[in-house]
Amino acid sequence: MKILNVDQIRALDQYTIQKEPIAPLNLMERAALAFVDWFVDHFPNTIPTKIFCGLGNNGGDGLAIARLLLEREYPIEVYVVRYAPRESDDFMHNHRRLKLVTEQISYVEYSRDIPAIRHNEVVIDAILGSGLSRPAEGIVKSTIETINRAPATVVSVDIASGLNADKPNDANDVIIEPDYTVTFQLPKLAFVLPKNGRYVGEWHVVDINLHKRYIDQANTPYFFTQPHEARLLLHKRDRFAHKGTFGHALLLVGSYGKIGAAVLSAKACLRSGVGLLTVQVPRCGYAVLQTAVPEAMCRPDGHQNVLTGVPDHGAGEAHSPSPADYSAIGIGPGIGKASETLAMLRDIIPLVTKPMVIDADALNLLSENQDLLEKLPPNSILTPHPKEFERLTQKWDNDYQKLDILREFAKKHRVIVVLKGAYSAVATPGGEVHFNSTGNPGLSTGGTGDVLTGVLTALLAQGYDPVEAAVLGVFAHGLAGDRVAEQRGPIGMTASDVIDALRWD
Ligand SMILES: NC(=O)C1=CN([C@@H]2O[C@H](COP(=O)(O)OP(=O)(O)OC[C@H]3O[C@@H](n4cnc5c(N)ncnc54)[C@H](O)[C@@H]3O)[C@@H](O)[C@H]2O)[C@@H](O)CC1
Ligand SMILES: [K+]
Repeated sequence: MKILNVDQIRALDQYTIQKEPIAPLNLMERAALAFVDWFVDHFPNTIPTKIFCGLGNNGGDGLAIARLLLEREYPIEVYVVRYAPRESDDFMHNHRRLKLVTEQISYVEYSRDIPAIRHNEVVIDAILGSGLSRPAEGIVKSTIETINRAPATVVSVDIASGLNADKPNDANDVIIEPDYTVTFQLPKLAFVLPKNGRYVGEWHVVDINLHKRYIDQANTPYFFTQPHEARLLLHKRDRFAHKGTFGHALLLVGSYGKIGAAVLSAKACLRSGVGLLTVQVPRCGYAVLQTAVPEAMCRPDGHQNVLTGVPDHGAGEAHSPSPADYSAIGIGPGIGKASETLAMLRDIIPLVTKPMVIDADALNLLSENQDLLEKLPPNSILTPHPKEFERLTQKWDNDYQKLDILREFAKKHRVIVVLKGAYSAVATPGGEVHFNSTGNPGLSTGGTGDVLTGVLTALLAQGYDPVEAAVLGVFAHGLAGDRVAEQRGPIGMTASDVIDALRWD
C-alpha cells in the first residue's frame, strides 16, 4: 500500500471528486460513514461520547459523524471549537444538517467553555486533520491539553489534531494523544515513525473509495506492506523440487559465549526453506551446533573462540570456504569484533559476488572500517537496529531526517537496509522504503535479530530477489512474533519461539 504526502492526499480527494464524480459533501459523508462503521464495532452506544470539531473539513467529518452516531442512538455531545472566523463549506452544510437533528451543539471559544471530561467517556477528536498548517494555539491548544489530561478514551478522526502528517513537529507542539486513529484510505507517513507513537495510538485505515487510478499513478518512495502484498512475494514450490533447488547457504556466526546466536540463525535459516546449510563457527561451538542443529553441516573454524574464516584443518578441509560454492552467505550474529574476524571480513567480502546478509557485529566492523562498505556485493541486505545504523552513518535530529539518511545510504552503497524497530523500514537501492506491518514489542528480546539473519539468508539462497527477500523476510519474522504474542503474550516471548512460529504459506 502506498503512503502519500498531504499534497497528494488533497489531490487524490480532488481527483475523486472530479473523476468519480462525487460531490464533496457526499465524499465527506462516505468518510464519516466509514469512521462510524469502525466506531460502532469498537464502542457500544451506552458510553457517553463527546465529539470536538474544528472548522475545516476534519470538523465537517466530525459533525457528520455526530449526526450518524445520533441516528444510532449514541449519547453524543457536540463541541465546535471556534478558533477562526470562517468555516469550510462542507463544515457549514454539515452544521446545518446536524442542527436539524439536535439542539445540543456547544461552542468552545474560551477556556471556560471547555467541558470536563470523565474517565468513562469517549472523546472523538475532529479538530484539525491533514490541513494542519501551523502549531495549535489559543483555544485549540487549550482544548487539546484538556483532552490529553482527561482519563477518557480518545479516537482521532483521520489524524491526531496538531500532528503533521508528513513532516516533523516542533518539540513544543501541542498534539492530541489518542488511543486510536481512524484514518481515511491510506496511512500517513507520521504513523510509522517511532517518535510519533503517542500521537497515533492504535491506527486503522478505513476505505472510502478514493480513486484507484490516482493512487496507482502517484509517485511515492514510501510503502506499507500489507499481508496480501507479502503473500504475493512467496515463491510456489515445484512438486519435483529437490534440496538442490533451494540453494546452499553459508552462515558465518558465533564466538565464545555467543554460540547461541549461531544456533538461532541456523535454525531460522532451516525453518525458512533453505535446501542445504553450512554453518561456520569457532571450534568452541562445534559440538553445540552439531547437537542443537543436526540438520546443518558444521564447518569448525581454525580458531577456538572467534571466527577467522580459515577452517580447522582437523576437519579435513584445507581451504577457506569459496564464496562461489554458496547460493547466499549471512555474516554477523554473535561474531564479536576480534581483529581476526575483521581480517575474515576483509578476505571474504571482496570475493563474494552474490548479495549477502550483514548483521550485528559485522555491521559494527563495517562502521569502523567504512572502506569495506564499497566492496559489498550490490543488493546485499544490512540489518541494523537504529544504534547500529547511527554508527554506520550519523546522528539524526528527527525521524524524517533519519529516513533521508536511510534512503541516501541505501542508494549510495547500492544495498538494502532493514532498519529494525516497530514498522521496520526496508530501504532499497532504488530509493524506496517499505514499512513492515507485522511485529510487536515482544520481539525486542535477545536473539530475534539472529533469527532474522537466518530467515533472510535462506530467502536469498532460494533465489528470491533481494528486495523481495527483505520485504517478505521481515514480514514473516514479524508475523511469527505476532503468532507467539497471541498464544503466550508478548512479554515471555523468546527468539526460539519466533523460529517455531515461522510459517511460509
Ligand atoms: N478533502 C476531502 O475531500 C476530504 C477531506 N476529509 C477530511 O478533511 C480533512 C482535511 O480538511 P481541511 O483541509 O479542511 O483541513 P483541516 O480540517 O485539517 O483544517 C482546517 C483549516 O484550519 C486551518 N488551520 C491549520 N492549522 C491550524 C491550526 N494549528 N490552528 C487553527 N487553524 C488551523 C487551515 O486553514 C485549515 O485549512 C482531512 O483530515 C479529513 O478529515 C474527509 O472528509 C475525506 C474527504
Ligand atoms: K483530528
